[in-house]
Amino acid sequence: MIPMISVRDLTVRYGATTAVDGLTMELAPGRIYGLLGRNGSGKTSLLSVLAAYRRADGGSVEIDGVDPFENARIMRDTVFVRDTLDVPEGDRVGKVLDFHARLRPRWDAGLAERLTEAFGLDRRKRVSALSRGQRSGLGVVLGLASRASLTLLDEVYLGMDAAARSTFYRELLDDYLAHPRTIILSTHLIQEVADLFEEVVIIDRGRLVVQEETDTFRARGVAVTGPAEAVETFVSGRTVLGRQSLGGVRQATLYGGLGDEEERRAEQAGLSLAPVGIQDLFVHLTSGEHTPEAVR
Ligand SMILES: Nc1ncnc2c1ncn2[C@@H]1O[C@H](COP(=O)(O)OP(=O)(O)OP(=O)(O)O)[C@@H](O)[C@H]1O
Repeated sequence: MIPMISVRDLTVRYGATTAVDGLTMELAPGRIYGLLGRNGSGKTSLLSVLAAYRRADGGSVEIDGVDPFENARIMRDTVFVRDTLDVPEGDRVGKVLDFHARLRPRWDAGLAERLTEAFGLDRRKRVSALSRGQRSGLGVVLGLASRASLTLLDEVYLGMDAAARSTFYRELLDDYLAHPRTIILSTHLIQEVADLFEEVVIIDRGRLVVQEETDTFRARGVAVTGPAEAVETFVSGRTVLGRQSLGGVRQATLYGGLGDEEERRAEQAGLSLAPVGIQDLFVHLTSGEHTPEAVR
């Protein structure tokens, strides 16, 4: 069964550092989530608790209604791939794959073999001898071929070239469509991967900033350009994420979307409207000018 995930007031601390700070969210089963956040925003810490790699310091995480920590059933059906790879460095690729084949009840040997070949992995090579991109490739093989109901992929593309990344995205989507499960993909390559996400989850300084359908989120960003004064009159009272000026021309990035009537009003005021890409929206929302609550 694909699990429902409930995170309530989750806190993760490392000594004096609070990595996840009272985060609450619900993730419906069977979707691809894009987990976005700046460096150090708490993505890996959050995923580590979901994967039962560590315990919450406060609040709770429930997967299928139960705490995943030390729960063998949940852990067997959860795969967490991160850049450290977490496999014995001295083992050969073939041994790592065979071990996971025995460990994972839904392991797809055919998919594993195809991906191993696509990423140029030699089964006889030791993990320690793999290049950075090949290590990532091995992580992707383990992540996808495990076919776990909860698949957590934390920046798994490090060092992969463009062709390998494109293979990864294609295989992930194909396999997800054929075998639905919950996939959480953390990435900094937002532009490149955004089309894969059904929902976007943005965290900043350990707190939830946005959780929304990707299309709804995409529609929230509008760039308003025109004479500075007209732009300011139009945006007054709205959430402005950023402003740029060149001579007398100003561009303001609005958050919240515009209705038909407002679009007409902008046109009448001589202003031009343009969509804002997900990556730009993300940068604005996490650039430090806004507290997480300011845009919710
Ligand atoms: N083992 C640790 N010991 C001490 N502090 C840690 C440890 N792991 C993470 N942190 C701190 O917790 C915060 C969140 O880190 P985390 O790795 O969860 O962020 P992230 O969003 O995954 O970052 P990145 O995008 O750079 O991978 C950071 O301030 C980091 O320095």
